[in-house]
Amino acid sequence: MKKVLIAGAAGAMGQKAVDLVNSLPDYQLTAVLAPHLAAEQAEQYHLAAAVKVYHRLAEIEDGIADIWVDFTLPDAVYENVKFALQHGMRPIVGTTGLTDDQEAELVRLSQQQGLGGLIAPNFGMSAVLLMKFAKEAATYFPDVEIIEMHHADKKDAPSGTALSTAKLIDQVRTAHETNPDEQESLAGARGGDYHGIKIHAVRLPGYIAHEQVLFGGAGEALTIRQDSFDRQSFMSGVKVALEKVGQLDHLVIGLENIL
Ligand SMILES: NC(=O)C1=CN([C@@H]2O[C@H](COP(=O)(O)OP(=O)(O)OC[C@H]3O[C@@H](n4cnc5c(N)ncnc54)[C@H](OP(=O)(O)O)[C@@H]3O)[C@@H](O)[C@H]2O)C=CC1
Ligand SMILES: O=C(O)C1=N[C@H](C(=O)O)C[C@H](O)C1
Repeated sequence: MKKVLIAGAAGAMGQKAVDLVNSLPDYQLTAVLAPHLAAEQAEQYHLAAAVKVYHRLAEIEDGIADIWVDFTLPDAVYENVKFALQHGMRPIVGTTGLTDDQEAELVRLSQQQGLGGLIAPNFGMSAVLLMKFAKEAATYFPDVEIIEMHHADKKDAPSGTALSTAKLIDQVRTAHETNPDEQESLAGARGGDYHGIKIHAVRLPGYIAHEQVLFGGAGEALTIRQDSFDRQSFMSGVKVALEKVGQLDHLVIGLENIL
């Protein structure tokens, strides 16, 4: 039986992860890290009486879990994952917002500790495939822009998935020309810029998580789109990660690399 701690257990994704772990016979939810979850709310958040509820990293006891699942916030995730690795837990990280330097540091630490884990900006199969297809298309269509659309509560922009898509495209696309006469009469109108790839972030109620990658060529265009209509769609990827982390000896980046 593998013991699991979920950080961010009271959040939208954390609750899905709690339900997933509760449904798996070979995994036991032993603890959660949830800063504002009161003991009397445990049942409401689907936590069995034996589940330890921690409010701060410093309270977490050694040996409480083998696996650390993280769906928290961009400003919490680095310290959380570092703590997990330093205390012998294998991290499965869905939280976005880690910088390249932080990611590299965590990979180094995981190698030192000999602990496997996964950082995945997106656990949904449609998004993993979108990124793969976008990278392939970018070798033929260097002119590309990304539009990501999310629920209004999303704290970070652009999304981790959009940034990962841009990084993958940037690895393969050839030099391309931008319009030197372009001007913005409204600041930000052309979106964020990752190495010349424009990223536009939409936040609206009713949306969950969606991305379009738009390629333009002479007299033609290609649009690749994925939609996550329900957060449950991310859980098949989390389940794969739970099953695979024990076989890894360092932190892997991207769900596609363990499928
Ligand atoms: N990789 C993937 O497939 C996906 C990734 N995500 C990412 O997951 C993250 C969470 O998303 P979502 O669930 O929608 O966000 P929510 O805001 O619903 O949940 C975040 C939770 O984290 C808790 N939290 C805040 N600080 C800490 C901390 N220091 N330690 C532990 N818990 C903390 C919050 O608790 P409180 O409110 O009490 O402060 C809250 O319950 C985001 O980064 C999002 O981008 C989302 C969907 C899919
Ligand atoms: O905050 C979200 O909801 C999501 N976050 C991840 C991201 O930033 O890419 C994954 C998915 O888009 C949902």
